[in-house]
Amino acid sequence: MTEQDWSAVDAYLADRTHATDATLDAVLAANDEAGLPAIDVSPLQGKFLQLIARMCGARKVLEIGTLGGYSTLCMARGLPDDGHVTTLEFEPKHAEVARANLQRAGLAELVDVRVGAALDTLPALESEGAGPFDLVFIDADKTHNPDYLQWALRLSRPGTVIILDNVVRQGHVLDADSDSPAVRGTRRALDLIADEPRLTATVLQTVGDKGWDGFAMAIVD
Ligand SMILES: C[S@@+](CC[C@H](N)C(=O)[O-])C[C@H]1O[C@@H](n2cnc3c(N)ncnc32)[C@H](O)[C@@H]1O
Ligand SMILES: [Mg+2]
Repeated sequence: MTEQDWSAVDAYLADRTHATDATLDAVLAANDEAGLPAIDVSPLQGKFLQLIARMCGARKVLEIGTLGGYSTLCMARGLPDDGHVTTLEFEPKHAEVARANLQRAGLAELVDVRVGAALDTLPALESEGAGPFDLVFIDADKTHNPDYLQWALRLSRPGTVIILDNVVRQGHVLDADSDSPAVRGTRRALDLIADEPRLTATVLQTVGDKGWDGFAMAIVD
């Protein structure tokens, strides 16, 4: 099996599960036009996030790492009418594209896009009393994954679901001597998960459009 096969299977399954539509395609087109990197979740992964939001009955979602709002939109689709997503993005340009995408999708009312380094905006959220969140999706700079995981816990309640993206990194997560900041940050976050008694966790390895990667998923006990 090659990466081409993974992509072909992804396309077939995305079609069978209606994981893509004109609104989502328009987000990807707008991101591309604005020169954003194509590092969003895949359509099937986005649908997975939408389903997780529904399955855990989420009303309040926190996302760290917005890009053009593809995953944001997917999670917002899994919320009830009074649901809300707070999404944190460092790059003003990414945030601007995301806001326009969410507006076009008719979901802008449900989403607050906050610009700044997440390690600055997270304490502000806490002092506003924004938590606890029902679902937290961590998908920003992987170097700070351990910090983001600690913040997710601070802003959680028992039952909160935490998802950490891109933890397999084409298998590089196995490399204990890696000098990649992303691998090191991800491994430290996985160590925290291993040692944190409040978290019950698993990791789903994935192949598909986005290569070989995976999600760590945890529930707060
Ligand atoms: C992988 S992309 C997010 C993809 C998005 N979640 C999706 O699937 O559609 C990571 C994003 O995190 C942002 N980012 C990087 N460092 C950050 C930081 N310190 N605080 C907040 N966002 C950051 C990047 O600018 C980028 O837009
Ligand atoms: Mg990701």
